[in-house]
This record gives sequence, structure tokens and C-alpha cells, in this order.
Amino acid sequence: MTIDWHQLRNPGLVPGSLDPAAAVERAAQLGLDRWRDLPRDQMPPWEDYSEVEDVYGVLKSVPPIVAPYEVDALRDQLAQVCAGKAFLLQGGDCAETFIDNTEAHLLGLARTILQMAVVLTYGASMPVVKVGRVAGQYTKPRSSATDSLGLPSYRGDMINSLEKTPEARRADPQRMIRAYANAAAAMNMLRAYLSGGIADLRAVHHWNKDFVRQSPAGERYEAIGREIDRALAFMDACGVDDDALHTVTMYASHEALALEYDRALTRVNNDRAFGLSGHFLWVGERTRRLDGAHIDFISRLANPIGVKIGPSTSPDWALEACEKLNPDNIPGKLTLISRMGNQKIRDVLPTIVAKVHAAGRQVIWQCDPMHGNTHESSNGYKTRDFDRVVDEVLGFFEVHRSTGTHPGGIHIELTGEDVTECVGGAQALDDKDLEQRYETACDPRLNTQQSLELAFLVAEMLRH
Ligand SMILES: O=C[C@H](O)[C@H](O)COP(=O)(O)O
Ligand SMILES: C=C(OP(=O)(O)O)C(=O)O
Ligand SMILES: [Mn+2]
Repeated sequence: MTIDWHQLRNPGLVPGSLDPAAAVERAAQLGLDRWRDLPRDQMPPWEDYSEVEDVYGVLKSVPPIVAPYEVDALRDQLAQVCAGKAFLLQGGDCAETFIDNTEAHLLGLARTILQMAVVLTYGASMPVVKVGRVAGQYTKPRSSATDSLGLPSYRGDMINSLEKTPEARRADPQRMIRAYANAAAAMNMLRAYLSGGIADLRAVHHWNKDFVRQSPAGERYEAIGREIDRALAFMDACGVDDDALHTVTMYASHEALALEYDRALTRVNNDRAFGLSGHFLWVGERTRRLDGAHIDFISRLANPIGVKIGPSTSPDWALEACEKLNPDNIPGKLTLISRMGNQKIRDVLPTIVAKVHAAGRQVIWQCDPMHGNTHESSNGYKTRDFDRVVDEVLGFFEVHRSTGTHPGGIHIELTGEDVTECVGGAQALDDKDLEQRYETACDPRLNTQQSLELAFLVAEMLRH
């Protein structure tokens, strides 16, 4: 068979019909460009929108970052989470950067997620679906259009640069192409490494034993570590040696904020629109208006999607969001990611869960204990207190226990590096320590130790 490469690179490839005009028509039928006419918050301050359109023209014919069958596979796995038979672990940088898109950084992330997943799998006695904030988490919504120096705010490497000069902060559409290239390289590396040695269950458990040995709070975690040891020895004795013990799938997710980027990487396949810039796309707290561009765009996708819900969310809003984002009530399709803050979650979340649940809406409840718990340290750093993070997750479990619903997962800003951005944890980092390695481009992340500690604590919550 001869492959017509020119035709394969056409936009909107539909198997069985390589006619690009038909693909464009299908996209229109699916309403994929309706967002262009709707109100849009957090629009980057582009100087010349025609440059954005040029970049869009380039990106709409490139090979996508992920494949439709993977997107469907993730949704199937998330259906298990929705049914209370699996747990969702999602984590990674607040803002990925081009300069940190290195082998070491990605390996650190993969390793940390795998280590957390092993502990959570044991704690929950159920499969853990692993999703990185990775290979596309390059745009940021901001509270203010300008920073403390009066410069345009940094909006993620896809839009402008963190460097503090007016020129660097200019919104540059060409950066979308660099974001695509970086995302493709990251995904390529992760796929390769996760099907090889680093995903070996015994190796991952070995790293966890190192963590328990070194952590000042190691004693508390030793019991679970020993139990996992015994479980592995038992499996060995039984001769269990399955592929699942050596390879892992980690899916990629990011906030759907730069809609031109995500739309350009959307492909229509068998009359379904797949956002192939990542497996899972979510809409953030600042862009979730139901009549707005972001919600409209993700509502058209076949992907599993999420929406952040902050402390001002009403039960009515949540129900309406479920109807709009998952009209066919498909299990695993929609994740509501609460980020209320530890002082509010116990008051605000119960009525939302009760209303959505009573209406029979299929939804995954996930807890982001980061974004409602940000404060400024005494020495001026944007930070988070580990105890408040843990307390919000605890509140999340308490709420679901009282409503009889499944606490489906956690969504964490973390890195596999020894940064000092969040205070607290067994290392007892304090405000002064933040000066040592504060490297985030946006929000403070849990470091490797804090992330693993959180996983052990959540494993304890899952067991009870
Ligand atoms: O990651 C989330 C947001 O982009 C971030 O919390 C906004 O931070 P800001 O309030 O510093 O703009
Ligand atoms: C912007 C983010 O969160 P939120 O929309 O919840 O503020 C984020 O996840 O980085
Ligand atoms: Mn963030």
C-alpha cells in the first residue's frame, strides 16, 4: 500500500475520508469553533492577532501529541474512578517551562508520580490512574494583568517569558510552536522511559524504602512500607510476573487556556472531536463561565475533561456545568476538581456533592488542595503550608464519607526535585528555607519528599 503523506498531513484527518474539505465541514457541524464568538476571560494580550492565526495555520497540520485511542483508554479508566473502583492521581508543575523541559526534570516527575502511585494503590486497594500536568502545561491565568514591577504578567512559556523585561513579557504567538515542540519531546521521552526500567514496580518500591529510611517522619510510614514489601514477596513466591509490574501508562494533561493551541491540535476522527494536545484537558477557576469560550470548547471534545471549582461555586452552577459538559452523562467524562481551601471545603463542598449526586450525574470528584491554600510568607514568597494541604485532603475525604460518594482523586502541584517552595512537612521547611531553592515559574510546588509524604498520608486516609 502506498501512503499519501501529503494527504495524511492534511488538517482534520478522518479515517476513511481523507478529504480535508469534509473534515472542515465536520468540525463546523461539531461546533468546534463556536468559542471564537463567545466571551473569553484571560485572553493573552496579543499585539497582532493575525500572527496568532498564522501559527494556528502551522499547528493545525502537525502530528498531534497524543492519539485518539489513548484518549478513549483514559476515559475508560476514569469510568472506573467514577464507579468508585479506581483512584486518580494527577500532578506536576504549576507551569512547565522550556528551560526545565529536560530529561532530569521529566524523570523526576515520572518517578515521583510512580512512587506516590504505588503507595496509593496499596492504600486504596484499587488501581491508580496516573496523569501528569505535563507535555503542554505552558499557559497560566493570572489574577492581575501586570506584576509588582508594572510589567505585563508572565502567562506561561507558551505566551511570554518569565524574564523581567518588557520585551520578554511581550505575548509572542511563535512561542506556541516552541510549546508544541517541547510537548512533543516530553511526551516522546515519557512514553519511552515508562515502558522501560523506571516503571518496574520493585524498583519504585525500593525508592520508597529509601524515602522511608531518610524521612524524619519515616517511622510513621514504615508500617505501610513493610506491608508493601510483604505483598511483593508474596507475589514473587506465587510467580506473578505480569507486564503491569514493569510498564506504566502516564497520561498528559494541561489547562485548556490558549484555545488557539488546543483547537489547532484537535482532530476529527469518526465524527468525534479529539483534543490531541493532551489526553485530559481542564478549564480553570478563572475561565469557567458557562457561557464563555473555554467551557464551550471543551464541551465539544470526546476527551475526558475537568473543571476547577473554587469556594464561590454554587450547587446550581455545578449541576448546570455537569449538564453542559457531560450531556450524555458518560462515566469518566467529567471531573470536578474542588480547590476550596482547607478552611472552606467542609462547608462548601457537601451541598455541591449532594445536589450533583441527587440528580444522578456521573462525575469524578477530585481534590486540588493547592490553589485554595496559597499565602505570602513573611519574607515575600508565594507559598503553601503542607499542613493546610493535608487538611484540605482530609476535609475532602470527610465530606465524601458523609455524602456516601467516592473521593475519586487528588490533583497536586509538585516536582521531583528538592525545591523549597512550600513550607512544612517532615523536613519542617520554614519561611527562611524558601530562599534556598525557590524555582517555580508560577505557584509553589510540593518537593519530592513532601509529595511522597502526602501520598503516605492519603494512603492512610484511603484505608480508613
Ligand atoms: O496556577 C494558578 C494561577 O495561575 C495562579 O495561582 C495565579 O497566580 P497569581 O494570583 O499570582 O496570578
Ligand atoms: C490555574 C490553576 O488552578 P485554578 O484554576 O484552580 O486557580 C492551576 O491548576 O494551575
Ligand atoms: Mn497553579
